[in-house]
Amino acid sequence: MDTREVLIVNPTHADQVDPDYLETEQRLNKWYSLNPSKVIIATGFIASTPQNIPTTLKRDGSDFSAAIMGAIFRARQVTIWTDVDGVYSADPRKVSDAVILKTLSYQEAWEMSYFGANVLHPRTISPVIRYGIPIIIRNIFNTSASGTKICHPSIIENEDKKILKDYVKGFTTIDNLALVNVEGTGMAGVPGTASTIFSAVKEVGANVIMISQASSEHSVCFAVPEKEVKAVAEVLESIFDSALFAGRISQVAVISNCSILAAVGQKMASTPGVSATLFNALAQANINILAIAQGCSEYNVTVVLKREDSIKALRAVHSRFYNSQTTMAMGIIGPGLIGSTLLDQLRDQAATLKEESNIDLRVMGIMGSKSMLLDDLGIDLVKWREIREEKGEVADLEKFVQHVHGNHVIPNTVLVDCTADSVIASHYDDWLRKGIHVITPNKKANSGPLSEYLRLRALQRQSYTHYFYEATVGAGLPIIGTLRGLLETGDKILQIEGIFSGTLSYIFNNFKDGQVFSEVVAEAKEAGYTEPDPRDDLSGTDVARKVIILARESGLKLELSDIPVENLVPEPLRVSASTQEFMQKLPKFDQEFSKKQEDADTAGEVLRYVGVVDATNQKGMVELRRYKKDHPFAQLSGSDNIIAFTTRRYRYQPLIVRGPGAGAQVTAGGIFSDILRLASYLGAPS
Ligand SMILES: NC(=O)C1=CN([C@@H]2O[C@H](COP(=O)(O)OP(=O)(O)OC[C@H]3O[C@@H](n4cnc5c(N)ncnc54)[C@H](OP(=O)(O)O)[C@@H]3O)[C@@H](O)[C@H]2O)C=CC1
Ligand SMILES: N[C@@H](CC=O)C(=O)O
Ligand code: NA
Repeated sequence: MDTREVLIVNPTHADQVDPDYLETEQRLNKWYSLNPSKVIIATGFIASTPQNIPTTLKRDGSDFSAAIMGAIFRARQVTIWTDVDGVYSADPRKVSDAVILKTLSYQEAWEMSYFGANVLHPRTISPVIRYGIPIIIRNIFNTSASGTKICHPSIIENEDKKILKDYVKGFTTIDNLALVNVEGTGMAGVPGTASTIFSAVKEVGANVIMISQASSEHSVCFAVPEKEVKAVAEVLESIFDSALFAGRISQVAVISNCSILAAVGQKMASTPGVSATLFNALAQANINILAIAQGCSEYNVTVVLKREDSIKALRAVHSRFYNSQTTMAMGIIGPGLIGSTLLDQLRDQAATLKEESNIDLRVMGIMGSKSMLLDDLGIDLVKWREIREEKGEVADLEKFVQHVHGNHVIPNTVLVDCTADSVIASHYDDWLRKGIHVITPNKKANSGPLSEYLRLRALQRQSYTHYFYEATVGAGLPIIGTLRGLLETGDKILQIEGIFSGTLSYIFNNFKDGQVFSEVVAEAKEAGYTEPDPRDDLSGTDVARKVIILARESGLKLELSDIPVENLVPEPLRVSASTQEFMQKLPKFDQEFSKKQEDADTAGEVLRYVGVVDATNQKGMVELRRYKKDHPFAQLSGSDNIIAFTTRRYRYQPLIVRGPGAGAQVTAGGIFSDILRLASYLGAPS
């Protein structure tokens, strides 16, 4: 069939024509009576005007021809053979796990194509809609792919009830836009302001992509292509010249470098919770929304964001709706005793977490003080030690953070600081600002200068970025969590008293019956209870840091220097000597320690190194005390910590948490459980 003989169209616009269905159907009947046949091959793209002048169907005209033919023949189905497997849930070049959509309603297809998805032009769909004819998009190069069926929602419902429950079908973005905001008190209740604005925009030939006006009527904002914004701003400034001068309009502001993200789905806007999930996914990826539009059509929710957030936002929302998996890009800093134990625990638990909890943890980088290992997909945790030996590069914190966070495929990043380094801790602020979650057993940040601690906590409270540090006190024991629970439910802390050092607990639990002090210290170090430098434990500094952390958590404004500390490190060994030298020289002081221990024993007492937060008097202290042998603090063994919370509710019998408070496995376990808490905040099932 030469469609010029049959298909009649009226030009309506420079690049648009309208089919004249009545005339076309009459001509088709005539053509068919002359050419009865079972298979008709018709020319695409071309048609005639009512005056029989050959013309084209303009852009996407071949698809349009097919749809018109389908409509006039009342076809059972129209198939468009193209070079893609179908319509994707998001641009597969930007979202690697985008899926082919089995079905789309006509309206969903419209919305997707408007917002830049490679779907049919909306015009193509209109001829088949009136007869409810489905259009299928298939790949001529891959006939095994079943393609995407675009049809009436009732067909989708009949074929697959579940699909209709997929409230959000796809996500698309349009880049290179600018937002224009016209704002002023003189706009409210003045009819015609919006009309003036958009008439002016039309005058300069700009295309308005979305509009949003709050019901207070004090501002109207809209998005236009970046290349058109200069003209738009100029015309608005000129039209509102006197209103601007009089102050009725306060500004015509332009926000450049924006993108639009649209979520499309037949029922999304009318289904409770769908928009909330969308906004939540954006918030958790630390993406700021500049403007929102949701039509009453219920098919689409549109948000305007900064251009640089566009891909990250697309991936964040897509993974929330499609993967239902919480994926986190992780960077582990400090693969020492605790860090490497954590990596082993992650390795052993990864499959179970994926299968049972839909949590996918990917370690994208491991960094020590000298070398680091980076990987784009996730480091093999079975062989990371060997790979680091082989492929490790020189440690560079900036590059490390950029690698782990810059990996845009995964919307959530967490850095786990397993060092004891205050320089690393000084970066938390910057990381949290960038939207990177921070988890650490390192006490340096929270026990450093008060102002910095307060800034970190404030930063965390204002954002959706999380900072967890349960392992800084009592290792894996739930100390911070217990304290938070008491405070948040309105209890009042009176005192927190306890044995906070696994090392000192171990030492004084075992320093008896003729044991030698320096040997017990060496055992504690060997068991992995001590700080990298055991003098941090023996000096009481480690305990003082924990006291400060709990004091600040309870609202006390104390500095580390406010805590009087009884230092157990012999005076001559306090400065300069290396850890090794310290351990070698410690035996010289064994006698001194034995004397203290024997004196206590003779009095029926034991030595215990305790820390106290005295909330009533707003102070803290750390000292070596003697307790009767029947006191609960005398009953400990191994590296046990015991922490007693005396509060308004627990005034007569304190709430007590007790158990091993140091060691690689329990500490790494505490960090791991913070990681899983983060995953659950980010949407993993709890
Ligand atoms: N041991 C325990 O029971 C508990 C420990 N903690 C805390 O856990 C943390 C780790 O302790 P632990 O594993 O015993 O210490 P380790 O000394 O075994 O490990 C420290 C790690 O940090 C790395 N490191 C140091 N400085 C830097 C830096 N600037 N950049 C990158 N990496 C660095 C070291 O790298 P390299 O190997 O290259 O030198 C090493 O891998 C400490 O903050 C400690 O207070 C908390 C609760 C309990
Ligand atoms: N060195 C610390 C480890 C835990 O914070 C201790 O001994 O308690
Ligand atoms: Na803890």
